Amino acid sequence: MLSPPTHDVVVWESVLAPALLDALTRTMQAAEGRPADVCAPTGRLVDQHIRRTSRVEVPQSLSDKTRLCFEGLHDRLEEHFGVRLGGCEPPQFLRYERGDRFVPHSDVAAGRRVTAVLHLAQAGAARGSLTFFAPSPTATWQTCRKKISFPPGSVIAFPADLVHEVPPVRVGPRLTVVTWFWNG
Ligand SMILES: O=C(O)CCC(=O)C(=O)O
Ligand SMILES: [Fe+2]
Repeated sequence: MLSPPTHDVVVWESVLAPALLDALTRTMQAAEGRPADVCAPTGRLVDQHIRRTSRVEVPQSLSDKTRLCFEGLHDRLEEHFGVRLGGCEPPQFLRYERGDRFVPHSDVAAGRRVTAVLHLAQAGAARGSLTFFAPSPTATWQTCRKKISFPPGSVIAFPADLVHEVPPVRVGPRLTVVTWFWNG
């Protein structure tokens, strides 16, 4: 059990088969990208002060296999979080270059209940990481944040309302795939 603020965060290793991990990594390094958008009260927009990363296109077959892999976690996620979940959103394939980031945010929107991030690669590091923030009003500057790291091929999952951050990437690319499971 992890201590707060991350007691709800789970990391499952080796979710992605090595061959698929390899194929996705190579494809995403080379693929065309476009700036990822964020949800704002006025609709979806690109704001690179908030979310600075590229959404890349991967062939349908790779995208389908990745989605199946996420869907295979559905029952485990329900059990772990003790909630009923529906399906998941089409995965977003993300490539962060040096300086890219996603400022502290929660993913709550349109019925999203659980966030699942598949980690593929972090240049210059054996593991990727995310920073989480304590919801507790008694948290201090020393205790309010915690970095969790995870190896390639793993999935990190957490309640969509838990505040998290992708700190500015020092060496790119950082490659991840993210999806959200809806309320069931
Ligand atoms: O790329 C990641 O590790 C997480 C991205 C994220 O938090 C998001 O897209 O909402
Ligand atoms: Fe997020």
